[in-house]
Amino acid sequence: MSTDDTEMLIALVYSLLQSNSRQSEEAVLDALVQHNGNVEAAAQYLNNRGKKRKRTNDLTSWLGNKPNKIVKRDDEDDMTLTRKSPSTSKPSSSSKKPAVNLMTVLRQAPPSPSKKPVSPPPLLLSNPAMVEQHSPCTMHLSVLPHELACRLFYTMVDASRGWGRNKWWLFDRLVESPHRTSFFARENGAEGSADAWQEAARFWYNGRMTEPPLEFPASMEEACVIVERLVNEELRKRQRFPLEWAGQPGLEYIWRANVAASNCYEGAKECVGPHSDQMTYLGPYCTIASLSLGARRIFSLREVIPKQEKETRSAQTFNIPLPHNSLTIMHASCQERFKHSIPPQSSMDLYRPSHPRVPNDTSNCRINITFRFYRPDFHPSSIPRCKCDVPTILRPDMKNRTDGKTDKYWWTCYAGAQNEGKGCDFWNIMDMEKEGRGPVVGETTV
Ligand SMILES: O=C(O)CCC(=O)C(=O)O
Ligand SMILES: [Fe+2]
Repeated sequence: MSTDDTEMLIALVYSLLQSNSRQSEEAVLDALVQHNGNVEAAAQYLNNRGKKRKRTNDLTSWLGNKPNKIVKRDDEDDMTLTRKSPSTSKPSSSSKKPAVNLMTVLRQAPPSPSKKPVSPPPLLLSNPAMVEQHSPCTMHLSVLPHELACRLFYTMVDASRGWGRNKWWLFDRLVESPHRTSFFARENGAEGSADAWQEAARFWYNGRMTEPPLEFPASMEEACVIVERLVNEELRKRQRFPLEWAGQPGLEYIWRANVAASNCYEGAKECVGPHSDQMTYLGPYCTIASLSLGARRIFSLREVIPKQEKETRSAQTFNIPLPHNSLTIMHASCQERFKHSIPPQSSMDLYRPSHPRVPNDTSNCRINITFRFYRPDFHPSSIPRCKCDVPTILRPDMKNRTDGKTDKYWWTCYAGAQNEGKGCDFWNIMDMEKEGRGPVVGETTV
């Protein structure tokens, strides 16, 4: 999740902006979209915009002076940055710097007054019908019995006191996610060994060494049974994509929530930046069921416009308020087409549980639990390793997608997230047939 293209690209653009160039995150995002995710071009565009300021730094020389050179191969997507082979040099002095909150990297300047809108204004999707109409998500209100929803909320709020903030390297900077997170594996939910789950959990924490994943608490298991039923009902109604998991003969359910990740956002400022979830164990066209408990926050969705369509349409942001005890299902194609985020807010309403632990209890916490189906054919043992001998991650080629049938996915190096930003240039296309994956819904043509 967190070490994603968008956050990384935005932070890189900021790092290339001249000190007197004041740009909002939205302006940086727009510049990236306009320049096909090309960091240098976006930064150059923003630096030159208005032409009022004199350039003091040459971008190429800036890049040339960095310890980790960013190189772009001719055959790769513009969104993609790779780094030179792993360096054998000693850790840089930057490794001694404390981790920086990611949002302080992203929010370095107030909005630019001269910014011209390039996208339609955000649209509020205020009810399930609108969510279904405008996005690849469905929204389900009051999904759990009220008592269970409150019990699970309290269980997770208490547990979250012990959770950490993900930390990872953005090139030469150690950044920290502005919310706390934890990863759970369902008892008997997994085909495979404890080692496999350990590796899957490690991936959730951006490649950091970790304890074995936690088991589902009893209230999470109760909720999971309800969520699983609802997701499978929805799946049966929907048109499916060729690379989706076809299910196994004799099994009632296609989609099984065998893992879950939980996030706690305490207060209005805690957030998660725009990203699409990595598909390493989920496979293409995955379905993710996201339960919201406690304080209401906005869930933001923004489409990534494919290159061939960017002349004819621009992306719109959709904002979905997520009330307590609601389930948002990110259906197949959501991770391929959209980035999602929980943006920071200037203020928020407190949540008052219907079954309070103490009278008149209130909370400023939002708990999110994403129930996920780690596919048997994307088992940790089947994940290719890069030249650094670290399991790769699977990313969709969002900007070159076309029809949902022949779209490409790439296995890419992930070592840099924990190795002071140093990774390798491993960049392999995923081939379902050659890699022996499936069964899938339709023909696998890559
Ligand atoms: O909190 C949410 O609703 C979103 C969380 C999320 O995007 C993630 O964990 O990948
Ligand atoms: Fe996510």
